[in-house]
Amino acid sequence: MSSRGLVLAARILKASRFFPSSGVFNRHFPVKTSFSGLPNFGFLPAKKHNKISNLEREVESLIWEAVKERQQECRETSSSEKDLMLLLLEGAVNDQSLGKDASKSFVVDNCKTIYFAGHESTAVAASWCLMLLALHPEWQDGIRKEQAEVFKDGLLSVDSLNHLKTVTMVIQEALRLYPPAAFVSREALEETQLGNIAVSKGLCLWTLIPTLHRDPAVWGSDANEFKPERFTRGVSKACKFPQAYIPFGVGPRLCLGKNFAMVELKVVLSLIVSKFSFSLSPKYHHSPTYRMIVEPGEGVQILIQKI
Ligand code: HEM
Repeated sequence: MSSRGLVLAARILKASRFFPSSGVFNRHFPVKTSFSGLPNFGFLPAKKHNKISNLEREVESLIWEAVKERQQECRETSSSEKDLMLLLLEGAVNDQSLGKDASKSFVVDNCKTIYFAGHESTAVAASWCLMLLALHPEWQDGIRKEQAEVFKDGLLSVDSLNHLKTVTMVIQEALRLYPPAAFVSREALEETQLGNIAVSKGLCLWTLIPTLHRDPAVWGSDANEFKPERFTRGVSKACKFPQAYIPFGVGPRLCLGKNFAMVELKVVLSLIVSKFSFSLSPKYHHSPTYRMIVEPGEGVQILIQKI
């Protein structure tokens, strides 16, 4: 990531602690909800409100600068390859219904969404995977054994990614036990009957992912144990109802970055495990904490040794 990218990520994360206003959050909490308390956070003292507005403006102008820079780069290199940002820009320009200001906010808001949704979720998932692997060295060995069979010349390649079953099972199990996203929410657009529950129009329903992922009725009596082997024959055979496994959500609003995040996690973990063995430090204090996502409250301390 460029230094501008890092500054941007840091500012966005800082702003998000105050004011979750990206596209993702607006979609889930478009009006007053029990999450936000009051619309537009109007209850905050003026000083805090100003700080939030300043951070928002700063984040927006940083994103806009990055967009312009990327546009310029593309003009100079006349590359025909389009990245996500260029597709967004094209979408904004081609959408006649958007005015000039609206198309700028369309691009900026979508960039914010991708940063918010994609950065910390994947980083936290990697931390949980490392914590669990540190506790279970036999799974580190399993990953290395598979790498010895799959890697050509001892190197990770795009082709080998699809054959890394063991690391995939470890990630799936870590995302089951510690799903970074704590819930998915849906608003009932009309009166709906769910089993014996009547849901009135406009009601916001939250499905708690960790609860679903640890239900013994769905996963069996070992639901709380780390057992990646339950995914040997895929998600559908790992539990009673595959719909009960939703670390990336479900349905038409399924996580946009699901495949990307899985590839990122596979690459990072494969590289670490291939070069280091590690165990959990006695300093580690297990404290899953909800801060928009469920993260290790006091970090993950591990002792590493070069192989
Ligand atoms: C391990 C990492 C990740 C986890 C656990 C995760 C989880 C989720 C969940 C639970 C949702 C809500 C889905 C629903 O309501 O059904 C979601 C939505 C979303 N995620 Fe992710 N995500 C991850 C990584 C990423 C990455 C890397 C990106 C982008 C590069 C991304 C972009 C998005 C976007 C844009 C949405 C909103 C989709 C929509 O509303 O249509 N996520 N994610």
